[in-house]
Amino acid sequence: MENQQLHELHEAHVRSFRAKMPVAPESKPPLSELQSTVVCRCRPLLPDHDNGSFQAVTTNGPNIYVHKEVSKAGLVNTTGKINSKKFQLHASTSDGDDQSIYDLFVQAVVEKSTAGGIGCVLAYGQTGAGKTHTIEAMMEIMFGTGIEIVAVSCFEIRSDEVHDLLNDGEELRVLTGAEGTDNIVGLKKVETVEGEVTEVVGRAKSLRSTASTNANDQSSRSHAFYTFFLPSGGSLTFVDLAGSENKADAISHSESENADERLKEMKEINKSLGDLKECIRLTLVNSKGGKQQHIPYRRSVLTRLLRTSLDVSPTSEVKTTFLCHVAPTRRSLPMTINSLNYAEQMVSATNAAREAAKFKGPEKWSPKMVASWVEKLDGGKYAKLAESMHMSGKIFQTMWLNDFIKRVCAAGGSEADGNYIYEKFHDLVAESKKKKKIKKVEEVTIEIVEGKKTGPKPDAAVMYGAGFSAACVENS
Ligand SMILES: Nc1ncnc2c1ncn2[C@@H]1O[C@H](COP(=O)(O)OP(=O)(O)OP(=O)(O)O)[C@@H](O)[C@H]1O
Repeated sequence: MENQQLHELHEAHVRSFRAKMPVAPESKPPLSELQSTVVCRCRPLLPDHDNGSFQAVTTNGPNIYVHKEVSKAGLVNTTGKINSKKFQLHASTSDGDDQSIYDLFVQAVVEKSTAGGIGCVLAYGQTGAGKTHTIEAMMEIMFGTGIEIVAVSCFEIRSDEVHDLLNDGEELRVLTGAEGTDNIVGLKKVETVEGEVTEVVGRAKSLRSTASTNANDQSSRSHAFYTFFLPSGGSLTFVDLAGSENKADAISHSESENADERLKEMKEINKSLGDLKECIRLTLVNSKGGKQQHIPYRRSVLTRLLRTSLDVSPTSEVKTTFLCHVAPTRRSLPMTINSLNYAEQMVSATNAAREAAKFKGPEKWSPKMVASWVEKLDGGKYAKLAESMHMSGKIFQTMWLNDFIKRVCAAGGSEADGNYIYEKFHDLVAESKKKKKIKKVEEVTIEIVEGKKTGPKPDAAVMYGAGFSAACVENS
C-alpha cells in the first residue's frame, strides 16, 4: 500500500475517533481554584515541516489522546487502524489560538502579579513543539493590554552558566542567601517607561543562543527567563526552556561541521531537564505523604532557580502555569508521551497537595509544616524566621499576639513581621473553617437530594450559599 493511502487511512481513523468523542469535560477542580495549572498545548501540523505525518494527538478538555498506528511484530498494518492512549492534565488545547491560551491560562497569573504576588509561566516540551512561539506570543499579548511594567531583567542558562541577556551576555554567579534562596549576583534590572518594554525584550531575545537543528530551524540552545517587575511590588517571569531532544533532532544536515557542538549542547540541555524531571518526580512522591524524600534542587542551576515555581502546594506564594508543549506528528510520539508523563506527575502532585491541605486545616499542621509555610510566605521574605517557629498549628492558633511577637523579635524579626505573620496565619485558619463549613453543607444537600435526610444538621446561616434551598425545591 502506498504511504499516501496509509496516511489517509490513519487520518480517517483519527477523524472517526474525534467524531465519537464526548463534549469536552470540565476541568476538575476548576482552573480558577488552582494555584498551579498544568496545560498541554499541541501545536498545529506545519505544512513545510511535518509533511507526510498524520495528526497523532487529540485534545479534549483536560484529556489528551495520543494515537499510534497498530503494528504487528514491527510490520506495517495496512488497515491504517490506530491505537490511542489517554493522558489527563488540568486542561489542553490544540486550536493554535494564542489569545485564548492567554485568556484561559496566563491572565490569572498576570493578575496575581499585578496584585503584588509572584507569577510564573513556564513552557517546556520537546524541541520544535512551539515553546518559544507561545512564550513570545504571551509576552506580546500582555504588553498589548497596557500593563504597567517598571523594570525588566532577562537571562539565559547555557551549559549550567547564567548569562545576562540585558548586559551583553555577561556571565553571572548564582549564590545562596542566608535564608536559603538562590540569587543571581549582579543581574541587570532595566527600568522601563511606557512602550519601552517591547524593545528591551527584543534586545534580550536577539542575544539568546539559537541554532539550526533537524527539528527546528531556529532552535533555542538555552533556558531563557524574562522577568517583569510591576508597580505593586509583584513580579512575573516567563520561562522558555530549551527543548528535550534526541540525537537525530539535535544536529543539522546543513551544519554538519557544528555537529559536535550541537551534541555537547544536547547532553547539557538533557542533563538539566533530567534534573528538573527528577525534582518533579520527587515532588509527587512527597505530596503523597509518608517519608519525605530530599528533592535535589541543587543539582543544576536550572532547578535552583526554578525551585520556588515548582512549589505546587496550595500555600505556595507563587501562581504558576506549566505549559507542556507537544508536536502532533507521529515521529514525535515517544517524546510526546515522555512530556505528558511528567506533566501528569505535576498534576498528581498538585492534586495530592490540594487534598492534603483540604483535610488538614492550618490548625492541624505539624511544626514542620508551620515552618515551611513561614519560609514560603511572601516569596521567602520571612524565611529567616522559619527556623525559630518550632510550634504546631494548634499552638500557633491559641498563642497570644504579644507572645508571638516576642518570639519573632528574639529570632531577629521586627514587631511588624510578627503582626503580619500572625494575621496571615489566622486568615488561613478562618478560610479553612469557611471551606469546611461549605463542604459540610454540600454533603447535607446531596444526602437530602438522595432522600436520606440523615446528614448532620447544617448551619442555617450558610445554607443559601451552598444551594440548599434549590435542592429542597427540586426534591419536593
Ligand atoms: N501555535 C503555533 N502556530 C503556528 N506555528 C507554530 C505554533 N507553535 C509553533 N509553531 C512553529 O513551529 C516551529 C517551532 O516552534 P518553536 O521554535 O517555538 O519551538 P520550540 O519548542 O521553542 O523549539 P526549541 O526547543 O527547538 O527551541 C516554528 O516555526 C514556529 O513558528
